[in-house]
Amino acid sequence: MIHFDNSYARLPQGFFTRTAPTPVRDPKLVALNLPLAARLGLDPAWLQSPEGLLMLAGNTLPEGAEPIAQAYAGHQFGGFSPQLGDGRAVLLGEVVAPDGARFDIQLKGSGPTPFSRRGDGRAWLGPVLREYLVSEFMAAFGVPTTRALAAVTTGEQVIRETLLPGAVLTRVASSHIRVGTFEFYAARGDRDRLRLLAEHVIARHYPDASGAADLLQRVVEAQAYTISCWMGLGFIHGVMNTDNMSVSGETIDYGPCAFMDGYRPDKVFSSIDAYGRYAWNEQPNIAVWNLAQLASCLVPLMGDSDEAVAEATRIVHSFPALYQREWLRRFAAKLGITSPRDTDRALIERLLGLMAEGQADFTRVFAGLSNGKARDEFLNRDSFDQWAVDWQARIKDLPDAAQVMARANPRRIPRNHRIEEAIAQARDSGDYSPFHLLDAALRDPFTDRPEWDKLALPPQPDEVVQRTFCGT
Ligand SMILES: Nc1ncnc2c1ncn2[C@@H]1O[C@H](COP(=O)(O)OP(=O)(O)OP(=O)(O)O)[C@@H](O)[C@H]1O
Ligand SMILES: [Mg+2]
Repeated sequence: MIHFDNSYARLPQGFFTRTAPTPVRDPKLVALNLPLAARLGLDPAWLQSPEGLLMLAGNTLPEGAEPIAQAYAGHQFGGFSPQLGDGRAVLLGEVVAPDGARFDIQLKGSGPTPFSRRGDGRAWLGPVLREYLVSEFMAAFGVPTTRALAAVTTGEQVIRETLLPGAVLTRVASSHIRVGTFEFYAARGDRDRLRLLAEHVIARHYPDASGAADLLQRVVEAQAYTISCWMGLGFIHGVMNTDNMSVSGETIDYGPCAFMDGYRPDKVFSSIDAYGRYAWNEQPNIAVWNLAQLASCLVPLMGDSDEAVAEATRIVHSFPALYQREWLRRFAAKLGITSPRDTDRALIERLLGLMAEGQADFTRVFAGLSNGKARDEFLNRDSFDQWAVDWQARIKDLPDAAQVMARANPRRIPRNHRIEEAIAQARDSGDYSPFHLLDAALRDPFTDRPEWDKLALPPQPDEVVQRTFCGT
């Protein structure tokens, strides 16, 4: 039924443990992503059948699945944990889509594994719905990301600070290999497995890369692109530990993530990020820090010499220029400019500076440039008007400016208060209609519809979400 080809499970001992999901009491389908199912070549009717549901809940294994929990390590808030791994996720296997693309199918929240340490191996409904909504919005907007194929409730409760409904997310990714996966073997001095892992990642993600150095360069490029996408949306990942940084460049782990409403460059939401390590404007720096960890892992495969260190350093240091280029492209597009000049940087920064003064709403300012409503978002409207004169002068001869802006600026983002509202309704009343409304609106971020209007609004003072919690 599903065409599995499990290349990771064919790696030798030491990369994973074979672990089946733990069945749940009373699974119910909450959401099924039919367009993604089609993309993967999965049979939608089967997925919607009772057997499909049992697979999505982890109660039965589809033919060809070889469930494993993957080993990884990671730097968490700067400190190294040599042994993390999938503590609450199981990789069912890899499907090869009709076009030949390979995707991991993983259940997140599927019960304990040998990597669970003291955790219960479960997820509660809230983070599952958040990851579903946000990752699918990111995909709709073209940001590299893991995807959400399905969400099911388990009919069981999980204990966080209180009792909460349990859920399982079916996550799809081009792989779940993280910077922390490399760190796992590097920390153990296991050069053989490090080499096998590098070969696996090259074959899978960067087939024309010529070796470890080139692999590093590709990851640097992929991350520069992805982080620029985050910045252009006001997205704050919240927990950019190296175990949450994918070597494919896909955004992974939407635990405490959030989008900013009012523009504040040092914005932090996550309750556990007390020092703002993962603040919005720190994300490119943290990416470099994380990539330096990957570089350290790869040096032994690059000859382990002073030259190898110098080369790895040079590659990591290529990030800022690559990132700046992507940033300029992205923010210039938000102003309607496709072929930015260096002088456009000042124009963009002037606007951001004005936005910061009054914490103008990030999404509405850019969306409002298309319809003349941006001005209303500013504290100092005269300064905005002066800026707009220069901006208009810059774009007046660009015939496609309006279209470029329309594609670069979403009409709406997954606002925190709307996500919280959808979660609260689902949790407290079993009412998934706010979730489904939000899901539909976020999948179509360029279209206006009357029933979606309120989803674009910033929070009222009593709706503001100040903190997101990692109690996932
Ligand atoms: N409820 C839990 N039970 C067991 N292990 C857990 C649980 N929650 C988190 N972990 C483990 O703690 C580590 C860090 O968790 P983190 O929140 O970064 O990841 P995650 O959200 O579980 O998963 P992913 O990164 O795959 O999206 C990981 O090894 C994860 O498997
Ligand atoms: Mg994680």
